[in-house]
Amino acid sequence: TGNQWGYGKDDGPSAWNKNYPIADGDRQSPIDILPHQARHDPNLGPIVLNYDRCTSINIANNGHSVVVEFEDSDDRSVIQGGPLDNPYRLKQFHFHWGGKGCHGSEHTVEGNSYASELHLVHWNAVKFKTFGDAASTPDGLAVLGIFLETGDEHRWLHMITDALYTVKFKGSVTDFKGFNPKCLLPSSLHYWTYLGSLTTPPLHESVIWIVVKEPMIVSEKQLGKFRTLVFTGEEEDERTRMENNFRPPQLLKGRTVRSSN
Ligand SMILES: NS(=O)(=O)c1c(F)c(F)c(S(=O)(=O)CCO)c(N[C@H](c2ccccc2)[C@@H](O)c2ccccc2)c1F
Ligand SMILES: [Zn+2]
Repeated sequence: TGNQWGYGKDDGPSAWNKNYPIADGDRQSPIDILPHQARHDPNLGPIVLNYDRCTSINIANNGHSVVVEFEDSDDRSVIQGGPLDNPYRLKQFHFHWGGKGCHGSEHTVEGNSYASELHLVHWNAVKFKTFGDAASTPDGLAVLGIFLETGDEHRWLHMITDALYTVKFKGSVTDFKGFNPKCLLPSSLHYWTYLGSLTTPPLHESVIWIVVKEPMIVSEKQLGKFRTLVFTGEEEDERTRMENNFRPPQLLKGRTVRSSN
């Protein structure tokens, strides 16, 4: 169908503007972050994550990434503070990663990309009745981006990587209860923030991006487990390894990136 998109040669990021002309818009994501050109803003307070009563529901392979969905019928897991005027509800998180030995983050820092990037997607349930409304309206979404760098094993990431074999194929979903993503975050939540978009179709320009400066450290072995997933469904005959599911940096077009201290 017309809205099929992916990360391959013919359906990848350079072809998305055919079905989603906003791909060439003025506030697209990701971007290359230049720390020395970011404006330090002393009014930018700390990011506050209240995930303690969060309710993860399932883990799924949706043919683009591995996604953990959360119960978002009330304010039990929210992000607030920093550049946000309201609390935003956690809806899902997912990852972007590269091929073996290649990097796969979406945001880059002075042209350098990280091995992978974790996105925690939140929506403004104060201003919007449904997540769909929030996702298609400026500043309806807040996405917290965390870089992954290879090094020592991450002591909690195994809770995700141990479940990946159950969602190898596109369309697979398994129960994934009681996971609190706070255990994945680095110690410091100093961040850059700017106004941008979803990095996958429909590419809505509805995202307040909050990119944490300190990466989380994961082992090459843990990262390799993400590459055991495939983009294709179990019934399809070809098995296309899920990797390099990242959009390259987009033009800043005059936007300002602010930095917390
Ligand atoms: N990098 S990113 O954060 O921009 C991003 C992704 F990279 C990404 F892969 C996804 S996805 O859900 O895995 C597949 C694309 O829909 C979403 N999912 C979207 C979404 C899910 C939950 C809450 C908000 C947005 C996407 O599913 C979506 C967008 C707009 C309207 C409905 C759904 C997403 F937001
Ligand atoms: Zn993402």
